[in-house]
Parts: sequence; C-alpha cells; structure tokens
Amino acid sequence: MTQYWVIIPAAGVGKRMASAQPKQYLMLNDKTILDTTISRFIGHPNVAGVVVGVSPDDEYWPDSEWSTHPQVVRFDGGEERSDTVLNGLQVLLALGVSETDSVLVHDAVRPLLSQSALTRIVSHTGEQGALLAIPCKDTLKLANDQCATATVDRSVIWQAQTPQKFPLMALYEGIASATEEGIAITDESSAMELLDWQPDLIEGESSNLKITVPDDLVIAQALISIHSSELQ
Ligand SMILES: Nc1ccn([C@@H]2O[C@H](COP(=O)(O)OP(=O)(O)OP(=O)(O)O)[C@@H](O)[C@H]2O)c(=O)n1
Ligand SMILES: C[C@](O)(CO)[C@H](O)COP(=O)(O)O
Repeated sequence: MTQYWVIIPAAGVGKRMASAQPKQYLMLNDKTILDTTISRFIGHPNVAGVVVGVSPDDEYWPDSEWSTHPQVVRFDGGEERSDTVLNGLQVLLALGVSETDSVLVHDAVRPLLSQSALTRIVSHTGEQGALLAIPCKDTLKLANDQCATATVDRSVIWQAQTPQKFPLMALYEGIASATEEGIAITDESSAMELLDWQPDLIEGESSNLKITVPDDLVIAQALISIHSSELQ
C-alpha cells in the first residue's frame, strides 16, 4: 500500500481573520483548528507521516496534542505559503523520502477534510498530479470597483482546495522556479501549471472549506457540530 508524507503549511498570521492569535490555533469544538487538521491524516492507512510548518516564533505549537507524536515533525515556515511548502519539501528530502515519491500538501486551516475525500486523492493514479477542487456552482462576476462588469463562464471554473498531490522533486523545482522568476503562486498546482503540467481535478466537498475570515469559523463550527463522525 502506497503511503504519502503530508506537508501542512501552518505558518500564516491570519490577517483576514484578525484574531488575537494565528487562526490555526483558534478552537473548533474542543481542539484547535490545526490539531483537528492533523487528526485527519494520522492513522489513515495511506499516510506515512506529517510535517508541519509553523512560524519560527510560534509559541503555540508545543501545546499541540501532536507536538511529540512520532509521525509528526515540526519545521520552520517561511515568508509566504510557497516558502513554507519549499521548506517542508526540503525536510522530507532530509527524512529520506524519495525524490520521485508523491507528497500531499494540505492547508492547516482546512480542518474538515473528510476521510472519503482524502482517500479519493491518495487513490488517484494520474501522472500529472492532482488536487481536490469543487466545480463552481454560482454565477461569477468580473468586478470593477465593486461593480459587476461581466459574467464569467462558470462551466470551466473550479475552486481549488487542498490536499494537492505532486512528486516531491518536481514540485520543489516548480515552486523554486516560480519563486526565482518572481511569480506569486498561491497553490502547488499553479506552480506546476507554469511547467505545462495539467493536474487532475478530484471532486472535493464544500465542507472542506478554508477558514479565512470569521464567517468561515461559524460555518465550520456548525458543520462539525451536525456532521457525521467523519468530521469530528
Ligand atoms: N507564510 C505562510 C503563509 C500561510 N501559510 C499557511 O497557508 C495556509 C493557507 O493560507 P491562508 O488561509 O492565506 O492563511 P494566512 O496566510 O494565515 O491568512 P491571511 O492571508 O489572512 O494572513 C494556512 O494554513 C497558513 O497557515 C504558511 O504556512 N506560511
Ligand atoms: C492553497 C489554497 O487553499 C487553494 O485554494 C489557496 O490558494 C490558499 O490561498 P491563501 O491566500 O494562502 O489562503
């Protein structure tokens, strides 16, 4: 059975959440968002381990229930999310993970990833990588100064989520070259698309939302309170 290492970027400051502490350490029921996210992976038959990138001056990590777990490794995150992912890839190389092994990258602030969605992406066998995503369901508008100027054809629009899965060294080279060229990338797939990869879009779930602003935390709390044990 193939086992994957998982990089969890958790070094953000949560500007859009504007909370007292970094949003990955806000509570969701009785666990932090970050601990909830890590619990989605540890124990899954296809997960070898998790490396968690936190800010070098993060004082919260030692209180995580996972901080001393043998399958969980902390590392220093970077200035941007892509820098944190690059650091995580280097940690995996140092741990002896093969350059050709595929790895998963999953946002610390997507705590409601279901086991079925995780199994879907680890079961993917394509050669160009994959990411969870959901097809656009709303009418999309182009805007100028918060006024609608045009409507976008939503039939070709998918909303990217995580986990995203790519071969370790290919991903490292993709992110490193985008960074060297000064191209801002907000997910792993965009770095690989710059190398003409066409990753497969694996249908995800709306419940796998990224907790970005306060309203997202309200939704996540409601979901985890009413959903099946899969989301507990
Ligand atoms: N330098 C950074 C910036 C972000 N992240 C992580 O990338 C994920 C998605 O980023 P986002 O939702 O944008 O988190 P923040 O950057 O913290 O939010 P904001 O942009 O509002 O500051 C989060 O788990 C965040 O911790 C990271 O590891 N390193
Ligand atoms: C990786 C991601 O969650 C895919 O939608 C998103 O790009 C993260 O963006 P952010 O600005 O770092 O939240």
